[in-house]
Amino acid sequence: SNMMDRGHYANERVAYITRVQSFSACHRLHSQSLSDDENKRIFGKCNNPNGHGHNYKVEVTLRGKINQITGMVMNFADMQLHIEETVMKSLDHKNLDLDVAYFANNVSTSENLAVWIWDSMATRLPPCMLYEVKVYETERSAAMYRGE
Ligand SMILES: Nc1nc2c(c(=O)[nH]1)N=C([C@H](O)[C@H](O)COP(=O)(O)OP(=O)(O)OP(=O)(O)O)CN2
Ligand SMILES: [Zn+2]
Repeated sequence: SNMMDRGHYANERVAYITRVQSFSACHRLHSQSLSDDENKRIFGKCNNPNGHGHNYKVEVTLRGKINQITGMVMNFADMQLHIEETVMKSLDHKNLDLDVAYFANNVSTSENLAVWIWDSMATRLPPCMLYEVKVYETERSAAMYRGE
């Protein structure tokens, strides 16, 4: 019904839902726009040509109206399918720089990973539903992207 409930129409309540997914990948921080010396200076040990790995953690947050019949913004199971198709299929156990075309020309930082995940999730979801992608590279370092 459209009965007001504490200032909200029941069918207009907006909620944010989050799924967390872990994956493992390797990469190397290296910019084609910089000399070898500059790459070493800026990226330090992360510029080692042999690369290194991370156990990444991704948090994807959607924003939407709570469907009055289902009580959900989106079923977590459906959200998981979207994450499987984008994050897991393309990134898990991959060499980010070699296996993902985007990182041939963009440094594979957490920031750019968040952008890549955003772009690939956005094509699968209803317009404006994607709210935030947060990528933890380590337990203490994360990058967050909101489509700006
Ligand atoms: N702004 C960013 N800075 C850095 C990024 C990044 O993606 N965005 N990435 C790296 C390297 O990938 C590096 O591998 C980071 O991991 P690590 O060196 O293991 O980090 P720490 O030793 O500091 O480990 P903590 O557990 O986070 O302390 C570097 N910079
Ligand atoms: Zn790294």
